[in-house]
Amino acid sequence: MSFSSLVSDITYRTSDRDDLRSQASRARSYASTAATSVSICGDISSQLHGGYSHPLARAWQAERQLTKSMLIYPLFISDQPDEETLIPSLPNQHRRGLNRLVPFLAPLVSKGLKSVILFGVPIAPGAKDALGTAADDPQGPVIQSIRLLRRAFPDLFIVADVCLCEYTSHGHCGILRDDGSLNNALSIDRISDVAMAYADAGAHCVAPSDMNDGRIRAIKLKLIEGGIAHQVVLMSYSAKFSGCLYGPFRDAAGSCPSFGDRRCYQLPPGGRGLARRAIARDINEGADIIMVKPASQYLDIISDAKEIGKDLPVAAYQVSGEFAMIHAAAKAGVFDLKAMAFEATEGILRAGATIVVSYFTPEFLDWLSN
Ligand SMILES: NCc1[nH]cc(CCC(=O)O)c1CC(=O)O
Ligand SMILES: [Zn+2]
Ligand SMILES: [Zn+2]
Repeated sequence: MSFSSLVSDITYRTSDRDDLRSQASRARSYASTAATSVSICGDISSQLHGGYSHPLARAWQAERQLTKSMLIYPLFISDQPDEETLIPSLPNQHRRGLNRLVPFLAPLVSKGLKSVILFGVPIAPGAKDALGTAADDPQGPVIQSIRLLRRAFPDLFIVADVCLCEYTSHGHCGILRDDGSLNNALSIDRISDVAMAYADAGAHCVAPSDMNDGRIRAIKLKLIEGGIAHQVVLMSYSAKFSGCLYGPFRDAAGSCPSFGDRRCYQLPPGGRGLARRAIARDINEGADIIMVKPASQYLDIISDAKEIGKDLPVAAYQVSGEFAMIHAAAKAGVFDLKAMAFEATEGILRAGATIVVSYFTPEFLDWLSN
């Protein structure tokens, strides 16, 4: 608003012009004594602007700032070695076969990519069965890509997502009973075998996203038994909520359940207390890192995770639906993509996360100088 329109606005709202004139003269005399009256009335705490007047002083307001080492980039790895398919609902993201991985990642690694999380996508007909056998197939996409990436990029930190839904014929995150519900005991036994196979192949970190009860303990025990617990990070998707933000991921991974939904194992969106219990439970069972997912819609849960797990790093997964939503809104002219990517991520860090799984990682490597 210009000064003249401000004045006319005041004039419009103030019917008595004399009254306006006397207000103005009172304001002038206030201004001339303001410098002394501030110290007299002790109202110094009202002066905030000076503290963030400079760009660096603004940066200092954040408890933590986004750095490249906080980012983990999700990769969808197809069992078709030469595949490179754009995923329509997940802007700029591809499903890639083994032969496409190194050429794609090399420039990102040289820009400072520190970590990836791997999701296997079996495409071959008949690759899926009731037990998710393909998950830990030694010739399958996850185990093969772990070996390949360890060799090609010795400094890249490899996280393997551990779940069965990409590999089961029914698309659920475990082994089912006849009535279609999860058989928890069989599921955690199977999930822990898969985690062990990934760790054995060289994954630095295994991240179970299945939400079966007791899987953290089962995996930790198996890693101990296998003699590799000391060199594997166990990152638990502890507070993983059900909802509508995983759609593009399920398109990418082909992991949509063939019947029902995941509401009997992923958390209900209103379940803050349940999330706190799941976080505390997973810490007790031996998790090294706690993850909250999705991120922006669950900032209170990230902050709870930081409080409950004050001695553990907290990760947040900015999921496919959050990413697609930001892209769609930017495309519609609602805001600038880069500005929103930063604002959303800063919110996630402010809530307490120091690790962010993000599809924006390649862009951030360009946008961040550190
Ligand atoms: N257990 C599978 C899994 N692991 C990560 C995601 C979601 C990631 C995303 O949406 O970006 C999902 C989807 C789901 O639970 O249906
Ligand atoms: Zn799953
Ligand atoms: Zn998963």
